[in-house]
Parts: sequence; structure tokens; C-alpha cells
Amino acid sequence: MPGSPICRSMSHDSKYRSHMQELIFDLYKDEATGRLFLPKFFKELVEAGIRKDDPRLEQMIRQVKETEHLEEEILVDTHNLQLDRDAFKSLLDVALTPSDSLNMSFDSAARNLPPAARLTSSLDSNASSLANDIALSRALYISRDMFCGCVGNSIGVISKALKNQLVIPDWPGFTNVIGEIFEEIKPNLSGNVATYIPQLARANPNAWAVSVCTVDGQRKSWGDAFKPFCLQSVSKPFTYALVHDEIGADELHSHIGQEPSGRLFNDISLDHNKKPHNPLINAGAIVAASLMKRHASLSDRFDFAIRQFRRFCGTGYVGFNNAVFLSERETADRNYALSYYMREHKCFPESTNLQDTLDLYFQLCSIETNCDTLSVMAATLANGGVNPLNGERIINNRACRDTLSLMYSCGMYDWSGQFAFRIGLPAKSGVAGDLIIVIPNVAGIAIYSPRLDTLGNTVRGVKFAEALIQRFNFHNYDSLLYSDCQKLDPRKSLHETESESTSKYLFAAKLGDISAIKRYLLMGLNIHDRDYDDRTALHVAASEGDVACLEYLLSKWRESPEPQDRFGRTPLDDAKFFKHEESIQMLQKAIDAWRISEGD
Ligand SMILES: NC(=O)CC[C@H](N)C(=O)O
Repeated sequence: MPGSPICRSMSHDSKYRSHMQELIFDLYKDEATGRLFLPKFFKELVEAGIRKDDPRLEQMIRQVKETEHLEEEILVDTHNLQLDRDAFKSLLDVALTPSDSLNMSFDSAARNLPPAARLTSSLDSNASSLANDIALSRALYISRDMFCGCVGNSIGVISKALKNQLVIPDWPGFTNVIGEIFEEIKPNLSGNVATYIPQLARANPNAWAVSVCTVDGQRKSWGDAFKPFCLQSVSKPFTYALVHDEIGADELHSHIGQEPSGRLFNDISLDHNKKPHNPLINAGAIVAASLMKRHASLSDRFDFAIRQFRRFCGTGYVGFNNAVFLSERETADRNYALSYYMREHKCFPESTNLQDTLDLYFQLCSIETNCDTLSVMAATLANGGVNPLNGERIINNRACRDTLSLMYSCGMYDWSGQFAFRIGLPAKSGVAGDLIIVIPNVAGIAIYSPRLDTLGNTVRGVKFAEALIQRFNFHNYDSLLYSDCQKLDPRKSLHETESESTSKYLFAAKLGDISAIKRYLLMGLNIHDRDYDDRTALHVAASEGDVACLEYLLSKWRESPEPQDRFGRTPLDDAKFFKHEESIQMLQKAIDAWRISEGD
């Protein structure tokens, strides 16, 4: 439909996308080769918190690998290397692995190439120069066409990351503090592993893991983050959300209340309406299970549930621990008694099969995952029901809102009131020692430490939550106006005036922070911008004698390299004043070239 809003927006989107692709390529390309050095590019994304296994980068990484077939003659001709395909691919794999260890990966990769493929070359035997020479081949320096052809839908997250517009812009700074808290709490070995379900008693009591995923998909994990555990009661908010999404609030709340019970999670009690107090204790969760796809077979109901649980994370591990399911079912007198008591009070829908209901409830509690994956599930709740890694809506917004409200008031058993008061965030704990904390519109946090306190909450998890709130202004009421809260606010600076951006841009030039300069240019700032003294970034870099920064600016400069500030001084004057010889030569060369191009 040419001209229609949809068509315009689609054409606008595709025009915007290709504009961003070109802009990013130009900003990040290596001036010497005119190509984009992939490892360095990915390093920028990793530093912003976007991991290589992020589904949004999958297409790009796959296409780069597929598109870039190994042309041995290029390697042999250009570098006189005797290199077999596997060895080169292993080096390409390392180079495309944006990780903290990226810096050393080239050297280690070149040194660790399989003996058979040990490179023989006329080049310097030093691994890093060898690796860098290999990197000069096409595979790691990609052309404009290849970049624009491969980046595809990844451009959204890439441009946001490079523009520093992700919800937590200083990701390294934020995760450093989280890492400190993680280490601080690690020595705490108080509490005991749950034993009333025999399988749970076998957990490693000292396991300790924390994972964070933001609503922009920035992720980091610490400790045993890939060690599997069963969700147990952490499954309850997701069950409630799915049933809410399926049958709606009115029908759901005609069966289950929204009040904290003030009792243990498996207490045999109902509220004044003879309904379970809320869906986050056993009584309410069992009724919620009875409502989930209640006209389908038990196998279809479980299949639906686990598929939906997997959609909450979109990646990672979500499985099922049959041993825990059987162990739980064999020792569930309390839940059976509670269910018969509820049936007596007609809490279940007509013709509910109680055994099926309990089996489904035990199965939901026996869904297995790990911290790294669970943090994404929590981030989907933080993100209004939309999975941040793929943009898929999993539950409607009202179901998400109601889930968070109940997690806020009822999520921590008989410590829910204290948790809401002290930490001020929606959370849900489980007897496996798992805990999710949701920071609405910011991030989901998953924690795993099996030692529980007397109320059934993970001891380290609660301590972590308290430490988190001491450092960051995440408490629901830290955001009050006129707050004198001195805590850290790691979220992006919401508004920056143009003059603020210009001064920050010039300050980046003073620091020689080329990445920050690129981010400002990516955000649309004009490279020739001047401050109130008509000083430009060229003046600043020339005064500092920062040759790398000066070289980058001159490579993008499209005006005369002799701008005058309010005192009539040019960047060359400044370089001469501070006696920066290299800068003087570089500027003089640029001035000569400019004058020739202007026909002076
Ligand atoms: N708090 C919990 O995690 C309890 C869940 C466990 N499956 C039970 O029903 O008792």
C-alpha cells in the first residue's frame, strides 16, 4: 500500500535501518583498510552488555561465517601462510567470540592452533602479529556490503548499544558493583537446604549464582549460573500469568484471592471467601494449575506450560526433572490434604480431576532451569510481558501488571511485608533456593543458593536483595520527588540538552575516548559542533596532542581543518602552543590537502 502509514513506516524503517548500517560502518571502519574489524566491533557490544549468544545477533554472526568462505589463495598470496581450513575457522570463531577475554583471544588462538595446522609462515613468529596479519584477511575485516548484508535485523540492538541508549549505559560500572555484592555475600553459609522433598535435599548447599538481564537484553552472570535447579514456587508467578493471560482476570480472581496469607506457604487455610489467599502460595497455585488449559489432556496441558515457560526466556535451558516430580508426588500429603480441603469448599472448577491437577502442579514445580536463563524470564516480567531478547509478547500487559503486584505483596511467603518494606521490589522465592527479583522497566535478577531461612526463603538471596537496595535507587519509593536519595542510579541519563551533549562530546575528545565520540556521532551530533568559545573537537585533540583521536576526527572532518575559536586560534595554533610535533605535522598535512581540494 504505497503511501499508507504502514507502508511509509515500513519504508521509513528500512530507510532508517540502511542509514544506520551505513553510519555505523563508517564510524567503526578501519581507516587503513576501509573495512570493519569485526572483533573490535563485537567488543563494543560486549562492553555494552550484549552477549554473543544474544538471539538478536545470531543472524549476523551466522551470515558472516557463512558468507565468508575461506579463500586460501588470499591467505597464501597475501600472507604466504600454509593454513588449513579448520585452523582458520577456529581462529575466525575466536575472533567472533566477543567475550571479556577477547583481547587475549587472538594471541591465545594463534598459539593454540592445532599442531597439525601450526602456521608456517615467513611472518614474524610472534602470535599476535601473526594473528593480526590473519585478521587482515577478508574474514575478520568485512566490507561495507558484507556488513550491511549481514547485519539485518541486528541493527536495532546494535545501534542502541553503540549509541549508549541501553537502559543501563554504564554496564561495566553497574556489573562491577553487582560483582562486589556477589563476593560480599558468598561467605554467608547460614540456613539449611529443604529436605521435605527428598530430591531437594541432595542440592549442593554451597551453590551460589546471580544473573542479571535488562529489558534491553544486557546480560551478565556470576558463580554457578548454569547449574540446574527446579523452579518450585518460582514457577507460581509464571503459572498465574499464563492462566491470567488465558482466561482473564475476572474469571481467575473468582477462584483465587489477592491477599498475603500471613502463613506458611503450604498452610491449610482459605481466606474469608473460602478461596486461596493468593496464587503464590501452594493453595492458590494448585487452583491456578486446575484452571490452566483445563479442557485439554494432562499431557497437552504440561506441553503447553513448558513451551510457554520456554518462551519467557527464548534461549537457554528449560527442562524437566522427573526425579523431583516423582519425589514430590510421593511426599505430598500436605498438598493432597490441602487440595481435598479446597475441594470440600468448592475452590476448583466443576469436574476438576484432582489427581491430574496435583500432577500438573508438581510438574510445574519440577520444571528445571538455571540462573542465567531464569534472569531472562524475570526480565520479561520487568519488560511488561515482552521477551527482551526477541521482542515476543508472552503475556498481556495486564497479566504482567497483576503478576508483579502479587509478587510485590505475596512473593516472599511470611516475609513478604518485610521484603516489600525493605527492598520494595516484586520478587518470588522457591524452596530449591531460587529467587527472582524484578526491577520494573529495568531488569530481572535471578539468584540461586539452596540454604533457606526458617520461612523458606534463600538466605543469600535475601541478603543480596538488601545489599542491592543499599547501593542502587531501585526501591519502589526511591524515585519520590525531592528525594535526598544519594544511591546510584545506573539507568540511562534520560535527557541531555544539545549543549550538554556538545560539551560531553568535546570532553570525550579531551580524554581521547574515540568510542564515546562515535556514540555521539551515531546519536546525530555534528562532528563540527563548537562550544560557547567556538572551540571544536579538533582544537581539543590538538591541545592534548592525542594523535589517535586527532587522526580519527580528521578522517571524518568535512570542513576546513582550520576552524577559528572566539580567540582566533586554530587547532594548529594550539598544537604549536603545546609543542605537539606529531599533531602539528598531521594538521599541516590535513590543511594542505584541504587547500588543494578547495583549489586554493
Ligand atoms: N515454596 C515452595 O517452593 C514450595 C513448592 C513445593 N513444590 C510445594 O508444593 O511444597
